[in-house]
Amino acid sequence: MTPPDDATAPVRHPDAPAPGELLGAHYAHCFGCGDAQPHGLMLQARAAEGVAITAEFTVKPEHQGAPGLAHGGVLATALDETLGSLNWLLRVIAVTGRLETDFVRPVPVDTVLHLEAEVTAVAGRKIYSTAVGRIGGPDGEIAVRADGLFIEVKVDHFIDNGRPEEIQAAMSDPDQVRRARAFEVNP
Ligand SMILES: CCCCCCCCCC(=O)SCCNC(=O)CCNC(=O)[C@H](O)C(C)(C)COP(=O)(O)OP(=O)(O)OC[C@H]1O[C@@H](n2cnc3c(N)ncnc32)[C@H](O)[C@@H]1OP(=O)(O)O
Repeated sequence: MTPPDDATAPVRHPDAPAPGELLGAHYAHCFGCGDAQPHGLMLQARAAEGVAITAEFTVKPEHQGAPGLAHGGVLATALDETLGSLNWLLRVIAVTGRLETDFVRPVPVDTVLHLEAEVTAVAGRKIYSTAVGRIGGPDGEIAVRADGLFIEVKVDHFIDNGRPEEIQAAMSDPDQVRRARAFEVNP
C-alpha cells in the first residue's frame, strides 16, 4: 500500500465538482450510495478542496453486527464507497483492488460517521488513497481508518463482467448523465 518512488501527486480534474458540492449517487442501486437501494448505506459524499471528499453515513438498526453496534463489514463498505468516490474528482474509472481497514472504536447505532478521504498518490493505473471516519462530529474521535488501492479500468470492465440484465437497464437509461455515471464515465 506504499506508493512506488515514481508515483506522482494526484491532479484534480478541471471539471470536478466544486468544493462543497454533493456528488449524488453514481448509480441508484449502489449499496453504498444509491437512493433506490433501501437496504444500502445511502452515503452522501461531498467534494472538498484538492482531491478530497467528505461523506456522512448514519448507522441504522439494519447495519448491526453486535447488539447496538455497526457491523465492521458495513463500516468497511462506507470507507470503500468514500474512497471510491474520490476517483470521480480525477475523472478516472477505477475499482478497489485492495482495502486495509483499522477499526479503532465501536460505532453505535444511530451514530453519524463523518468520513474524510483523499488521494495521496497515483502511479500508472494505481490510485492510492486514505480515509478516516469520526464519531461525535466532524472533528470527533477517529473510529475507523482505511487505506485503499484503486486500479484504473476501462468501461468494458463493467460491461464484460456485470450481469446482463443490469448492464442493459443501465445502458438504456434515457438520462444521459445517469447512464454515464452508472459506469463512472465522464458524461
Ligand atoms: C462516483 C463514483 C463512485 C464509485 C464508488 C464505488 C465504490 C466501490 C468501489 C468498489 O467496491 S469496486 C468493486 C470491488 N472491486 C472489484 O470488484 C475488483 C475486482 N478485481 C479486478 O477486477 C482486477 O483484479 C483488477 C481490475 C483490480 C486488476 O486486474 P487487472 O488485470 O486490470 O490489473 P493487473 O493485474 O494488470 O494489475 C495492474 C496493476 O495493479 C496492481 N494490482 C492489481 N490488483 C492489486 C491488488 N489487489 N493489490 C495490489 N496491487 C494490485 C498490479 O500489481 C499492477 O501493478 P503494476 O502496474 O505496478 O504492475
